[in-house]
Amino acid sequence: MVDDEPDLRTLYELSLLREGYRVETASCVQEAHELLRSCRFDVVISDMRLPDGMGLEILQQLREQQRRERCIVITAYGSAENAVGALRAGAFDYLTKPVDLKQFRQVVASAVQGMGSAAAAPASADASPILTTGLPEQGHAALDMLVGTSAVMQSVKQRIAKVAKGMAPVLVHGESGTGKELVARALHACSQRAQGPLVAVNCGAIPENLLEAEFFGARKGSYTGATQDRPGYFQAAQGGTLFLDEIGDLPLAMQAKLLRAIQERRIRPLGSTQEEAVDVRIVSATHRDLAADVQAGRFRQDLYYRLNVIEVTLPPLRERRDDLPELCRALLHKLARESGLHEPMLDATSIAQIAQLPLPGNVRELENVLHRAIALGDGGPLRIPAETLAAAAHAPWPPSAPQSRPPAAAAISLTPPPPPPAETVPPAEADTAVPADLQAWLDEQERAILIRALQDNGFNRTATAARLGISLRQIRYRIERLGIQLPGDAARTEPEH
Ligand SMILES: Nc1ncnc2c1ncn2[C@@H]1O[C@H](COP(=O)(O)OP(=O)(O)OP(=O)(O)O)[C@@H](O)[C@H]1O
Repeated sequence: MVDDEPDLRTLYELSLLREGYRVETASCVQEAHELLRSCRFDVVISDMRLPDGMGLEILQQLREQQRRERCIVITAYGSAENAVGALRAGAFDYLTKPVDLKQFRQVVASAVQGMGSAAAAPASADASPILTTGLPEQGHAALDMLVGTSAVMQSVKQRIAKVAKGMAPVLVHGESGTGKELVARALHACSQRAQGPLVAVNCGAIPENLLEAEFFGARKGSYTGATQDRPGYFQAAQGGTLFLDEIGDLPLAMQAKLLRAIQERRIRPLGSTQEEAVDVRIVSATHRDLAADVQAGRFRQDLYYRLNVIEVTLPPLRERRDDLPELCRALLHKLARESGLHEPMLDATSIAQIAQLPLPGNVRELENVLHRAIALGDGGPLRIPAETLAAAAHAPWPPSAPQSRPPAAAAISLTPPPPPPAETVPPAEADTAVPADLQAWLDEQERAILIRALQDNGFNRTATAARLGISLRQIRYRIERLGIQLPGDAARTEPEH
């Protein structure tokens, strides 16, 4: 796609990405020649008037070299001569400004047709009603992990299968605990990148001052403690998928850097003078209303458009109560296997009890409830503990969308984490020897406190963070740093091959 106006170039690029095409862009004849020297394409779309020449020159060069690329030329309104000249010179078709996007897509689709390139076939061209056919084996397995056969879950799965193939960024939207990470994993597993790595990053868990090095890598000596070159998430995800969870928690300064990396497909590690090309597909997720965050100036509009080329929306559990029995069975099986505890049977009473729970924390909360019930079980059919049922009886019904997350300001705070409340730190014994490894000793104390607080708060990170007087960002960071496994976290391995 060759155009010198950045806004138009982005508009064309995004609408092609949305259709599932791979797209490279150039802003002038010279850049187009360079791209054509290094890559083969199915279609070349070029504006006629470019700063260093005419789009026709690109077309002529392709003809001289007997290249297979089909050319579409965009001409100014009223310049019929140009359009005719382009067709005579061998253009496949032409479009007149202002370009109608629907027509643009149609012209590109007919140019691509018959080129025989799988990479160029738009994902959305697959109008087959059974969209999950032809997926790799691991794609089916990953979709099966997303338990639920309600109509709304079926359409989510079909959408995943349909959009997985392209390069277009996907934004997964849904309340906390609805399975956004499972969607990201399924997108990866259903794509042609399935053999490559999937790197899952929780954007809300990384201290702001480490973000750049974590994302783009760092050269030895670029900051205190960088004793060797370190790859970042982009390098780790090379050839695969980078899953950016809680993207709405990314501070504005980092949003700008991420936008650049996505647009340019190049990154510069901290402390390096060289840029590196990266080939990653971006899947991001948020529980927030990012459009509202854009309005409020908390999220960059240009990044929002970049990430949200394709949107997958996950319904909250209250909108798919039909899935409860199947979900309970799958979760009980998984929890019993992971914990080595007895897997209780589900009977009509168990289902009726679970149906009473409002579960505003969605599948994650259901998982926690079931985990407690298994732990407290007596070997008979599953029973929900009386206090859980009593609490549910007083909860509002139906539950409204939880506003449980702390405001963004807390998530992007630059202040260092406050120490744990004094009364929770075990007082050092008078005769305690000075630890040989202070950091390891402190980590051990912190780990014990976190685990106890998490247990007391039903493994709810938001509630635990509030109890300890720290932000959600900080507790996530600490949980990850100390390698604390929460129930249901076992499947999270990064990077994954
Ligand atoms: N449809 C589902 N089938 C089976 N398990 C599910 C489903 N949805 C969610 N889960 C389980 O619930 C837990 C939470 O899921 P996940 O982490 O994907 O949610 P999330 O939407 O990313 O949450 P958050 O926004 O809080 O990060 C995980 O243990 C996941 O395996």
